[in-house]
Amino acid sequence: MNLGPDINETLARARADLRIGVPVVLLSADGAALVMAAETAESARLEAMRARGLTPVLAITARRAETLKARCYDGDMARIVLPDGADLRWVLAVADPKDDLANPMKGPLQSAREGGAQLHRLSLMLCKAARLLPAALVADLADAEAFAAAERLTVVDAEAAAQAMDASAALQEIVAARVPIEVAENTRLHVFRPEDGSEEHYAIEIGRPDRALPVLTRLHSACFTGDLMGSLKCDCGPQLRGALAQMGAEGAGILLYLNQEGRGIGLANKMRAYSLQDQGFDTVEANHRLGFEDDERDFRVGSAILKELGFGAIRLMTNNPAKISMMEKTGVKVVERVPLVVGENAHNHGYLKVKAAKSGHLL
Ligand SMILES: Nc1nc2c(ncn2[C@@H]2O[C@H](COP(=O)(O)OP(=O)(O)OP(=O)(O)O)[C@@H](O)[C@H]2O)c(=O)[nH]1
Ligand SMILES: [Zn+2]
Repeated sequence: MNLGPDINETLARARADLRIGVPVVLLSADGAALVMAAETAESARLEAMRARGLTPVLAITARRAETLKARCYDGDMARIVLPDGADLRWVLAVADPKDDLANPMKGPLQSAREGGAQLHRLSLMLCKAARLLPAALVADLADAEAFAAAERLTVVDAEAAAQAMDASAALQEIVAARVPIEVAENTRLHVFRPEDGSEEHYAIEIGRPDRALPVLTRLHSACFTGDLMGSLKCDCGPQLRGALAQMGAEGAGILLYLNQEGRGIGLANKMRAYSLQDQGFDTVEANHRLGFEDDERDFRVGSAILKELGFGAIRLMTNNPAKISMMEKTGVKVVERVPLVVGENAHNHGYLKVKAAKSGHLL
């Protein structure tokens, strides 16, 4: 076996590099690119790119381009040409919607149309996977391998990366131990670790559910604000506690605590979305203005954990039909939907209404 990293390990390095502002090199059969996440880029590095004769464009998603009224020649994304002398402030104003209303961009923005966008698209996927704003400075690179070696940069094989990111990462149970909780003394916490170096997920097993029967299940996505702070902006805290209480009362259940904060965009981006909601946008519009889809979660991880624990059929506590179809698609039978309508208040009333109207939630 090689001692060096495989593609999943290389991707984990690339995500870490982008998060700390270090560029990475993407290498494909058709060419190569140097990539820096807009959010963490430093002025000195942008200058260093230019000093090496590189001309970056700013890759953004079609969602962000729509808000900026920039043309999309690449389908789900656009490559924005940097005007002469554009500095990092310009880059951030395109990438981050926080000042859109106060300082509307002086446009029009120019989008590139020549050449391919494969590496730009992969750059955006990497930014999302790193839980950063989906915007990247991307420059064509000649002699990429020599360049990367000289600058000590991580090199990612683009074709292998696209395949690996599309697949669902295998995960392993690392440990399980008894944790008596208020609703059920006979409770165990299982920790699952994906092999691609992404965040761990947890399974709270209440009682000792029979693996041969459908188990009462909740797929709960992490919500720091709702679960821990008792935020009134959403219904996550009451749903978490309500699900555990029902499992305790029935004597058996599985609550998966999936680390997909903010519907998969991460806590920093969720707070950016909250700040846009303070400016009057709803939960879906805020995601779009940031450049994200309504929901960036991957529920395949949920069915992988259930199967690993030995469950093939569930009674799913949810109001979200997408969760049911994702379970069915990935081989976990949903024999019953158990509604979980709790925690409505004056602050989250609008949020819940938008989820019903735009995301098909059943209330
Ligand atoms: N991006 C974004 N995420 C949010 C917002 N409010 C809550 N969330 C996140 O939304 C997710 C809610 O997860 P769930 O309760 O599991 O899912 P759901 O899709 O509402 O479906 P249910 O099973 O019916 O509750 C959590 O990850 C929260 O952090 C918001 O305004 N913007
Ligand atoms: Zn929440």
